[in-house]
Amino acid sequence: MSGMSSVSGVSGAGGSAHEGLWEHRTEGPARGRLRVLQLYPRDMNIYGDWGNTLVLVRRAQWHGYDVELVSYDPGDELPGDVHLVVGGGGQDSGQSRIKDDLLARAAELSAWASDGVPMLVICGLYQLFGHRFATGTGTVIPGIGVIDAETVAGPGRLIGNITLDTDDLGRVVGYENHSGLTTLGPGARPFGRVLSGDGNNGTDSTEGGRVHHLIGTYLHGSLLPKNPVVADWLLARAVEHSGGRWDPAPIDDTWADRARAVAMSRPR
Ligand SMILES: NC(=O)CC[C@H](N)C(=O)O
Repeated sequence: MSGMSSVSGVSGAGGSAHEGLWEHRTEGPARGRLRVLQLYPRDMNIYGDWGNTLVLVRRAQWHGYDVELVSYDPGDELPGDVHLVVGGGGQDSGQSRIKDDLLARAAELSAWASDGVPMLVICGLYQLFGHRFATGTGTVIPGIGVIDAETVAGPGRLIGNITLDTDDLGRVVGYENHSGLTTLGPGARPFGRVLSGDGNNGTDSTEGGRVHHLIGTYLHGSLLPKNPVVADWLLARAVEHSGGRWDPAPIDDTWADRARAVAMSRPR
């Protein structure tokens, strides 16, 4: 059995301290190797977003895959052969700090998305993977238009527990905290239908946006520890994109199920 190799410590914000190789934790040889890219961990990583990356790494290890975790901040070199992209949320100020770099990377990131690289972008990066975010101070932060969506800050913040129904990933639970009100265009389909909470805009019952193998969503909390089906869906697409075969191992999700149940029982 292999273990974690060069990476030590898993807490805290920012991804760079956690970069490196995380080896599979199953018997025998690895079933494959994935390169996971954390986008902008320095500026876009709030409300537990780092936990999503940690879950992807851990579940990949438990399923028998090695993971190379790479982070990307403004000015870094964008690595090649990426199989899965994760990005978190941020304050309006964080979004402003990364916007120029993100625009400079728009062509590459769009090409990856069209090519089927699975991506999970939360809140602030969800907004900037759309066409634009008009903030409450009148600034328009341009996005890269991978998701046919646009966002305008509303008069207040949409905050609280949220539960969705999705077509293919079951019931999804999380926590939202955003000022932006997002409207999807015809080129994106929602991640889910809001059962309780506000979602994209508090009025049309949609939450998040999907295109290709990308999921954009407002759900923090973190999303993936409480929604392992979503984590495994992303990993399966990543393995396929790497040219490998998705061959998952059984994982005991008792704790995740309990966390889901508690989160879903919480009032808004
Ligand atoms: N949680 C977030 O990522 C917030 C995104 C954005 N700054 C908003 O308030 O809408």
